[in-house]
Amino acid sequence: MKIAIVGATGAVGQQMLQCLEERNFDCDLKLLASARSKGKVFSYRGKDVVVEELNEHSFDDVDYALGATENDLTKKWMPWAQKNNVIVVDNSSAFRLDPDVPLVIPEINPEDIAKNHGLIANPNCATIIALVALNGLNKRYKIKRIICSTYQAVSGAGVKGIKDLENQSKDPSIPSQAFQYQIAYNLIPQIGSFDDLGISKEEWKMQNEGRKIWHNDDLLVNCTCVRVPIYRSHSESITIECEEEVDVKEAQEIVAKTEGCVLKDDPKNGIYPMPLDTTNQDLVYVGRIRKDISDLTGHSLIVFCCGDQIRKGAATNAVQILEKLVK
Ligand SMILES: NC(=O)C1=CN([C@@H]2O[C@H](COP(=O)(O)OP(=O)(O)OC[C@H]3O[C@@H](n4cnc5c(N)ncnc54)[C@H](OP(=O)(O)O)[C@@H]3O)[C@@H](O)[C@H]2O)C=CC1
Ligand SMILES: N[C@@H](CC(=O)OP(=O)(O)O)C(=O)O
Repeated sequence: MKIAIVGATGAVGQQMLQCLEERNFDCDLKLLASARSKGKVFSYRGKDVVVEELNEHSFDDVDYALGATENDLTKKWMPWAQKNNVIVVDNSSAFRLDPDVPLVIPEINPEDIAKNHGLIANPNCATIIALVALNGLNKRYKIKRIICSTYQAVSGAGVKGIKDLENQSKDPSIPSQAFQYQIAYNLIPQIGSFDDLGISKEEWKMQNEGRKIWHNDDLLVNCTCVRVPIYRSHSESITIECEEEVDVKEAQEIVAKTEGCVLKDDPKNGIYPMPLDTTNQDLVYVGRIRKDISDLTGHSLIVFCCGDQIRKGAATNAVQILEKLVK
């Protein structure tokens, strides 16, 4: 079996390589990137793999592809893969809302994988982390509405975002490559471009993608997405309004049993989720669970969660889908 990683030198592509290696995934790998990276060498299961420049013939001998490139480029190479009947799991947002493309978080809607026509999309990273954290609560209380503020790591903007924070932490006058403003010692309440409602592209994703993943077209989500000067792991403060009345103790028990989650909820003893603790592992930490005292009906709950967005928010989620496909 031959698997291509498209965008293999980027933040997500490199993490995919590591995830496959950690799982000792039995395959030959093809690593594809731009001409800039041609000839770079990475190791996979003890063998050297040389990066090739992506072109029309890259997929001729490939069975599955993991996509980790920006939208425009993904739209360019996808027909090359499809021409060769390659089954693709793609991380970009280019095809996520296409009705013919399943959008999958394996802990939540694995059954949708079987509906694929050669392409499965990986959801947005902040959406994956929130929905994994909330999935058990949604089953029990039926979430109607989500109000979310995110604290998103610089690596969400890829290798350039990591470089900006590295550079500016030493010398704040070095201009940003990935962001609108200096990110070191700052935060930026903009991820993606804004529309006429004042909502950024990133802020639409949790509602649009959440509806598709949970098969609930009535879900309402209001997000404020903020870039913060940490390297890795997105954090999210989330209020949920539910159809059923909520109970904090029961909610904690539900989260503790939810697949993909770890309950970290003993604030008086300093136990709560933090992005450093979720870095470089695959579980979403959830804590600070409490009633929303501003909703007198008792139907609203607040949680705080953190997850490594390059792993569970991107690479690991894609590799989990691939594993299910291959089975
Ligand atoms: N970073 C994250 O946390 C998340 C990212 N995503 C999505 O994953 C995708 C990849 O993101 P990320 O890894 O962060 O991005 P990076 O900028 O870190 O990596 C981009 C990759 O694309 C390659 N590339 C760029 N131009 C070309 C070209 N002309 N031909 C071939 N390859 C090219 C780069 O190769 P080279 O090194 O040669 O330039 C590199 O391998 C994006 O769609 C992003 O939205 C989704 C969820 C989370
Ligand atoms: N936009 C996210 C990461 C990402 O690439 O998301 P998407 O694949 O939905 O564009 C961030 O910057 O943190």
